[in-house]
Amino acid sequence: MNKLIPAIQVKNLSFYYRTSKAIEGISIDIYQNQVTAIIGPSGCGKSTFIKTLNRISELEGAVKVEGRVELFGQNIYDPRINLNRLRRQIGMVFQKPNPFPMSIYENVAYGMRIAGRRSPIELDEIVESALKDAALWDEVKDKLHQSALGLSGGQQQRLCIARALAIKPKILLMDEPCSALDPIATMKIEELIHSLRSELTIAIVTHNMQQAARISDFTAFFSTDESRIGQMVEFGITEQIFNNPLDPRTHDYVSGRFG
Ligand SMILES: Nc1ncnc2c1ncn2[C@@H]1O[C@H](COP(=O)(O)OP(=O)(O)OP(=O)(O)O)[C@@H](O)[C@H]1O
Repeated sequence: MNKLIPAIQVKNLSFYYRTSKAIEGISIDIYQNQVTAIIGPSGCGKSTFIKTLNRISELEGAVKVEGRVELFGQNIYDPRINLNRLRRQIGMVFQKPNPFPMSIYENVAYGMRIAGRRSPIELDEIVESALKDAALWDEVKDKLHQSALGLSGGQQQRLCIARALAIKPKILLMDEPCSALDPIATMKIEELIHSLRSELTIAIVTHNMQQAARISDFTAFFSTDESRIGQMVEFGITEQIFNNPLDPRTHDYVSGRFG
């Protein structure tokens, strides 16, 4: 394995919804150009955690964060941070495909348009390249100006990935991106994740352990303690987490005895 460079370093992170603590004391390095899977039973804070990495967790209202999240050494919770810039650097794809009610082309061009003026030729190039990167170009190149809502669920999800890629993020966060998709669409997204990691750093929440084992380089196993607060139990190379976990709780979960 090449030298690992942390893209994101999470240091002793805790997160509260109002006064209720959802996750506690999480420390993890998310390595550049690697895929990191976050697995664990329902309610252990996987989505909460991933959403703290680009601060969209703050859209939930009265929340509180303790600890640090550093993106290439810079604390993203520094009050001087530019949130728009941060979210351009750390893109996100959600569980349910959420294309905008506009054309396929406009969905992908949207981020570029709001980021500033671009010539039509530049926009065309960016849209084509993002759709190719998201392995959707061949399926949509003849209907770019039709509504995105007419695409299948799997195509919509790849469109959302193209939309995220068009603004050239450094990191892509994915929160159960395949949970609403059939096995063929899921396979396409998995292949895509595999190919994207040469350019991007990816953190993905998944309920599907086979998927985590297939697509990720590193895996973090989260669970809750008796007070129902989410914690990270173990983090390591995916192969080790699945075949030789150090913690008995990880062993029970990956062997299907729990969760
Ligand atoms: N917007 C919110 N307001 C209050 N509490 C929330 C909110 N979102 C999540 N929680 C709580 O935070 C805890 C962690 O939830 P989270 O959705 O992060 O877990 P998860 O591991 O992603 O679950 P799942 O696998 O079921 O999606 C849960 O107890 C949940 O009820």
